Amino acid sequence: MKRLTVAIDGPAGAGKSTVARRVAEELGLLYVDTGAMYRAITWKALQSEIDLSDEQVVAAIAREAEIVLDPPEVLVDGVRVTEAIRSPEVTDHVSMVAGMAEVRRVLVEKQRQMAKDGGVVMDGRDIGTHVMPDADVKVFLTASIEERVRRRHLEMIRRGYASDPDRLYQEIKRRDEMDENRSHSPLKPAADAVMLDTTGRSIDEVVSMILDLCRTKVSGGE
Ligand SMILES: Nc1ncnc2c1ncn2[C@@H]1O[C@H](COP(=O)(O)OP(=O)(O)O)[C@@H](O)[C@H]1O
Ligand SMILES: Nc1ccn([C@@H]2O[C@H](COP(=O)(O)OP(=O)(O)O)[C@@H](O)[C@H]2O)c(=O)n1
Repeated sequence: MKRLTVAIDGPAGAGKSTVARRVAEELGLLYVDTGAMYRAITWKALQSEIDLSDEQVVAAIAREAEIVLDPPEVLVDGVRVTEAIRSPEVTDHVSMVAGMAEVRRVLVEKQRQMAKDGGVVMDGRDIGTHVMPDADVKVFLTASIEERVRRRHLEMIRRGYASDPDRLYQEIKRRDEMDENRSHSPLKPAADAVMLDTTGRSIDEVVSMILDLCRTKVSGGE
């Protein structure tokens, strides 16, 4: 059977990682969370106490870091950072780091390496447009900002963080704007992506819609 490639992009809190992981499990494919990679570099840069606005230094960190994605675990240079990369401090800095051209070049190369034999579901912001422009299935997940804030708020509380919906709203809005307006592979749907608004849809429903798209592709239909 053809080694399927699936690209899932969209703004923060749209449900990308949740559904991408489930789709990969259902189809027996590798799941690659590219956001975790940008977060891992941001975590390492913060740990190193360097000037985070110094692109050359951050790029050197990206080049040297050994990132291992072993869903749901994430390791950087052998250190388990699965929870640490989702901290508010990393979240506040990640879009600045992700806006650096050289950091993107280094991580995109690693991502393409992981996808070179196919059999992968990859989620992020530029997967369908830039990392895997030839992906078999491209989905752009969206949801209203109110819904995305509500989801993140519930998730933060579940994970034991204090959460303020107003602060989350500002954080998500700011991060989306930075992701949409950066000069290198900004967040936007690929011309051939299927747009999927998940507002009011359950996780199961969204997973099943994407699985249908994948099965149609594998069976040779449109
Ligand atoms: N369709 C959905 N309905 C309700 N909650 C969802 C849905 N999809 C995802 N979630 C929840 O919303 C939160 C954010 O989802 P996540 O997959 O992390 O989004 P993203 O990767 O796009 O930032 C998670 O807590 C997840 O369980
Ligand atoms: N392919 C990607 C994936 C993430 N990112 C950046 O990394 C950040 C964190 O990605 P994420 O997917 O973990 O974010 P959440 O939407 O899960 O909060 C995003 O806000 C982007 O700035 C990117 O630029 N390109």
